[in-house]
Amino acid sequence: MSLTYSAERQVAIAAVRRACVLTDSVFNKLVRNETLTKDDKSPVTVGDFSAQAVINTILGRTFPQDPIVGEEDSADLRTESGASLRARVVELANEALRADLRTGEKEEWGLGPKYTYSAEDLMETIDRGNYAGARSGRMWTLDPIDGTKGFLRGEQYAVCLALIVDARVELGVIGCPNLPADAADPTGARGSLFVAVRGQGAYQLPLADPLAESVLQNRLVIPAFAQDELNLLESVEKAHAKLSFNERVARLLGITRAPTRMDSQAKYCALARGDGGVYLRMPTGVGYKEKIWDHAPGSVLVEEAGGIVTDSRGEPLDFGLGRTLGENYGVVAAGKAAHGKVLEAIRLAKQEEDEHKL
Ligand SMILES: Nc1ncnc2c1ncn2[C@@H]1O[C@H](COP(=O)(O)O)[C@@H](O)[C@H]1OP(=O)(O)O
Ligand SMILES: [Mg+2]
Ligand SMILES: [Mg+2]
Ligand SMILES: [Mg+2]
Repeated sequence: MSLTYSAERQVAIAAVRRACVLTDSVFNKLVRNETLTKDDKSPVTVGDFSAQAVINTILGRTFPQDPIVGEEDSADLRTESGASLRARVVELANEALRADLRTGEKEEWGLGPKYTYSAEDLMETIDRGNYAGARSGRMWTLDPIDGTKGFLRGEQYAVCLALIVDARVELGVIGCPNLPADAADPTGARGSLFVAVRGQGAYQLPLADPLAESVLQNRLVIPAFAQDELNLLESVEKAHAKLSFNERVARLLGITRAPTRMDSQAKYCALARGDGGVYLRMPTGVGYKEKIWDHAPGSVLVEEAGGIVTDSRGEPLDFGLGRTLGENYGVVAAGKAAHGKVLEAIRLAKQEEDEHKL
């Protein structure tokens, strides 16, 4: 029997859409209209917890046996000083879960005005995300807000959910509230949702009503770029990736176009729809281990769009080692034609770097 994961797909799309409505409203209510000090991370914290509560509630109702590897846990909400944060999370999560049903959603998923969730319900639900990960069995992995820095700047961020079965990513859904629907029209309508099921292709859907169409359109295929059309997709934040190394790799590849800097897994989405040719993420050397929720949805999306995703040495990403990617070193995602060339350029760039150090 081949598994189509159609129920999982539908639930994951609905859950990510609801979480995106929530994060978008958190941004509008708390970031845009309030005067925040530069380092105030409270809106993103509220958004992280509430979005994880919403998605985990829906997964808990629909797939109660499945463990979840989620980025957040409720510890900060349970402290005395977390009381006002907790109250905000309860309010926002209820608002998102109680909103009227949309096409393709079902009341038994815990959705609609019939339900009310208490603080205790929601904190327990957030903690369904405490699973440690495993090599075998089914599990979901969730990043309720990926690209928190981008979120606070009003730039790119993503709500990211994936289903992993026996360490292989089978389904990925990424909601990008701020990503222009059409890459060729950067000032046009924003809000895109990306979905891929292993063996069934990668698709872009409108975030506003992603389950409205019964037949999937807009299949994504990474084009075979000519050398002079390639450019790198990389982090905005210098602390997240070694951008000086990217520059070296770009030069060795003969890339002349400037890199596209974008926060979050929106980079994988851009790559999948042919907007930029190479996702390159090299470790900064401080021993940070990449998390599975930061790459699982993006990797299946790119693979289903015809691309290849490995670490910087060409090894497959290992989603079976727990909450992190363990020994994987960096991430390279690109179309089939470009991927091998990028690995070779990385090898040469490392050599160059080592020679400079001698
Ligand atoms: N020191 C770090 N090195 C690499 N990635 C990091 C580091 N600190 C946080 N991240 C995570 O990197 C991802 C964003 O990277 P990018 O630069 O590609 O947008 C996020 O998942 C972010 O977490 P978070 O989900 O909390 O924002
Ligand atoms: Mg993240
Ligand atoms: Mg996050
Ligand atoms: Mg975080």
